[in-house]
Amino acid sequence: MAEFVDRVVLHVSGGHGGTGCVSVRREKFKPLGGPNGGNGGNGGDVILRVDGQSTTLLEYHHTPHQHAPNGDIGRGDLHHGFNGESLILSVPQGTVVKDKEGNVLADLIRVGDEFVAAQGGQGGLGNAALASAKRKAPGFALLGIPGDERDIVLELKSIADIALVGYPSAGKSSLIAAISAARPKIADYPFTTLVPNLGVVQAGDTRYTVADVPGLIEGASDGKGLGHRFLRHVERSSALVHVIDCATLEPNRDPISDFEVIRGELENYEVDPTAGVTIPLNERPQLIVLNKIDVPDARELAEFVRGDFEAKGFKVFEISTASHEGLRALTFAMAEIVEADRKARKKAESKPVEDNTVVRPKGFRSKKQKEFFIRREERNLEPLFRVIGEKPEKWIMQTDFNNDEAVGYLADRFAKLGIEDELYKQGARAGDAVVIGEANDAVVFDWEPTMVGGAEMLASPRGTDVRLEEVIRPSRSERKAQYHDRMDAKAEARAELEAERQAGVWTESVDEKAKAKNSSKNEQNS
Ligand SMILES: Nc1nc2c(ncn2[C@@H]2O[C@H](COP(=O)(O)OP(=O)(O)OP(=O)(O)O)[C@@H](O)[C@H]2O)c(=O)[nH]1
Ligand SMILES: [Mg+2]
Repeated sequence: MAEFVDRVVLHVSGGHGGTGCVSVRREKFKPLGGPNGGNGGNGGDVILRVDGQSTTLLEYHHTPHQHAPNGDIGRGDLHHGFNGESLILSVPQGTVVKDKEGNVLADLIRVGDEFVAAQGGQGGLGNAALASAKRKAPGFALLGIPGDERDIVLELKSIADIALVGYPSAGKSSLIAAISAARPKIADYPFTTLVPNLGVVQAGDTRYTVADVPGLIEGASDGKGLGHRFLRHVERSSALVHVIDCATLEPNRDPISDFEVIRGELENYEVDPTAGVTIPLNERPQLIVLNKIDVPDARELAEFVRGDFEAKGFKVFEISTASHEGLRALTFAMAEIVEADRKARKKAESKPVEDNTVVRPKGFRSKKQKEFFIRREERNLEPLFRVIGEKPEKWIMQTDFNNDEAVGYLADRFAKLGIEDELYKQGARAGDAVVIGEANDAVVFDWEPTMVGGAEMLASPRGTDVRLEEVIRPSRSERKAQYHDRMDAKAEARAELEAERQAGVWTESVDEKAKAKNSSKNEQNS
């Protein structure tokens, strides 16, 4: 049996951003020509796009892992890396995208609708782009960051104005083939149809779509015979047509009991409120089609039960998909229902038909939100401050922690964003642990507020922060004071010497001493 796939779990990941390049221009006679490292390219996105040709999710059942290409690395001489191309995954019309908890992320209805399932990671800036007046030749570049990674669930819910329901082999596919250009597989064994077939029907001025749903059996609403999955395709149609086999030779089957079984299954099926149409299946308009009246016994039986169905308040059509008898009346009756439904809908929502939608995943990516927030927590009875925000979390990923300059740049960015000030406000004190991001293995800093950014990496041994080991340079006023001290000491020494000279401690005068030195020098030179 061929596989029926209308629900798959996809593991999607955007491409990794390319790393920026550190490079310095070298020219003859210009040893340090300035930084010229190019930027890394962005990773590609994974995009779901509705494609008119695609009818099943089978392909993704076999290839559930989808990864978009990575961005290229930056290179010297200002060569920027190429962006990773977007990976476009074609999905059929009516694909509903959900997260693993069952929340609907997107409902892809029109051809061309798109859903960005995973965004590619940003490429890192090269050292040329990082140069500034303050930092003329950066000795670091930013790393590319990983793309989004997540699991999504795709569910196919056919969108047809009318759904054909009925027992296996009742002739649903035959009916679609007879009234539309669709050419589904038809055979005399049950469950021939595994994926709904869609057909477009033109009746007078009305054009509408009809879907045949795989055959239903008793217990379908509980999932028997994959019935639950099949019924999913009925959810979005505005009306149902019961196709009833009047020529079946199976024991215990007759048109009335067949109909009651299907009605019961429709009754038991709970409509998913996310499907767009919330009316219970049995409360939607329904028509009765008694099929195979080209078989004499069947025609007799159909005439016999017609009254019973009419007594229940249904419109009944006796047809043969083989001889095409009764089809015209049926297609016009279906058109009437569709028209009525469309009018009702137009009234309910008088908004115009929108253009294709492109859905982007929501998260904390929205611009309006605050750039970051800080949450005070406790760990081992010590306070811990958790900084949550797209930017700081991204910056951490962009930082090469083996490069002191890169770490310094990160500290500058944090300070500029106001993280330092906010930590003060929240009562952080020197030495408190600061964590960036929600993850448990997130980067931990010891907060040192006297420094810009105050970040000491815990990853490097404690107390080995290079910025702490800098030689302490005296300030201008301190140097001035030191100078004066030195001058004063000199003056004192001079006064002392003068006093000793007068007291006759020194016999040789300073001039004589100098002369003697000069004469001995001349002797040596000659
Ligand atoms: N004699 C006669 N046979 C028909 C008629 N309609 C369908 N059949 C036959 O009934 C069998 C089943 O037809 P399908 O159209 O495949 O039935 P289905 O309801 O789509 O069946 P599943 O896809 O298995 O649920 C085929 O052998 C058809 O040739 C009809 O009007 N007259
Ligand atoms: Mg069929």
